[in-house]
Amino acid sequence: MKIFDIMETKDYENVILCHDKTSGLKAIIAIHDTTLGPALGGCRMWTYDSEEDAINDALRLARGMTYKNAAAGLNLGGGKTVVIGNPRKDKSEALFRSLGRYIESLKGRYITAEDVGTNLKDMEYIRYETKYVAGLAETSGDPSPFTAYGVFRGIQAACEEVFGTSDLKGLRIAIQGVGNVGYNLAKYLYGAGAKLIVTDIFEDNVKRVVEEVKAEYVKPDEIYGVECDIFAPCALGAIINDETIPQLKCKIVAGSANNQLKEERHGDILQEKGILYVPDYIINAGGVINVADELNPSGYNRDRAMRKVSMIFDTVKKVIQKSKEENIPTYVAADRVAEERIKTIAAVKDNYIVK
Ligand SMILES: NC(=O)C1=CN([C@@H]2O[C@H](COP(=O)(O)OP(=O)(O)OC[C@H]3O[C@@H](n4cnc5c(N)ncnc54)[C@H](O)[C@@H]3O)[C@@H](O)[C@H]2O)C=CC1
Ligand SMILES: O=C(O)CCC(=O)C(=O)O
Repeated sequence: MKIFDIMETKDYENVILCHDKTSGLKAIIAIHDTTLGPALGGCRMWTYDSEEDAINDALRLARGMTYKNAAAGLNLGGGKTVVIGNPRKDKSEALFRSLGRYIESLKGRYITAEDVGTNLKDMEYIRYETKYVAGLAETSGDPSPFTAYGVFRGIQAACEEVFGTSDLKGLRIAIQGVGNVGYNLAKYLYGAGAKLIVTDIFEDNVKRVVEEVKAEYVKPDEIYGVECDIFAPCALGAIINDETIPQLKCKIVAGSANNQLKEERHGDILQEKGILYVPDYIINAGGVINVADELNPSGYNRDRAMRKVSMIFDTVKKVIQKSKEENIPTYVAADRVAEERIKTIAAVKDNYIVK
């Protein structure tokens, strides 16, 4: 792996390898870009097939956070931590405290939070060693309901574009994955009068949405072909690909899952087919917007956080507008929105007044 080549090509600032013998910690902290502010991004714990896979994941996710935070209007850069290990077996107080000490050593250049494989308790252990951790139980808490609300607002914006109204009444919406985000999204959509078709690999998760929001169930591999207005991927990445695109019968793809496009060209194909793709990191920023509110000098405020999450409606509209004006796919428009903000703020910070 030519790590410095990757860092140079994609403009990474730091990659830190963290190791502690006592706790068995093996972690990578990747800091992509701190132009807008300290790098904020969650801590993922996963069993990787190789150390190279873990480093690649940390790099990819850290860069994704730079774009997500920038487009969301946050004064934060992008970073991510990857802990190598099995989240069901290898966790301990010592492991997360040890990681916390590494984060502390960065003196605020990187702030961590929950991610796949970690939870509020792990964040509390990190908090024993550093204040550079957000998303604690007593403050902003579980980000999923906020992410779901942001996706709901993004869906409304997309509908205004495609159907001429943000009213979701009577629309058929297919949700793939009704876990933390998908379940909360289903409740918002049901409340707005949408008809839901859902799938999940866990029976319990399906049961609660079928009962609570009168959703119709289809088997996991049938969700792509459902006749619907909107397909909302809320489970896995890479689900927009050569096999699934020909099955889609929707007008909009808009959901919380990270990295929905298997390859960028799949975003081009959606565009050619006349399906509006709402870029994942634009619509799923609700969780990080909520977590970031903890960093406000006056402390966390839930109502303010919700108001900011609600603005995802406007960000989605802005991205769609740019895509139309510049005749580019929405995923390219999203990248441009993020890059332009970073460039502009960098120039502002570089003016002669304060150096
Ligand atoms: N939780 C949050 O605040 C945020 C979540 N995301 C992304 O949103 C997605 C969902 O996140 P969570 O709801 O937190 O995760 P989760 O693990 O609670 O829910 C995912 C659900 O998808 C189901 N699933 C997995 N494979 C499936 C398959 N092949 N077919 C159908 N269902 C399947 C799982 O059984 C589970 O119920 C993930 O991609 C995550 O990275 C992105 C930003 C923030
Ligand atoms: O929402 C969080 O807990 C942290 C933000 C993050 O890592 C993400 O949005 O992927």
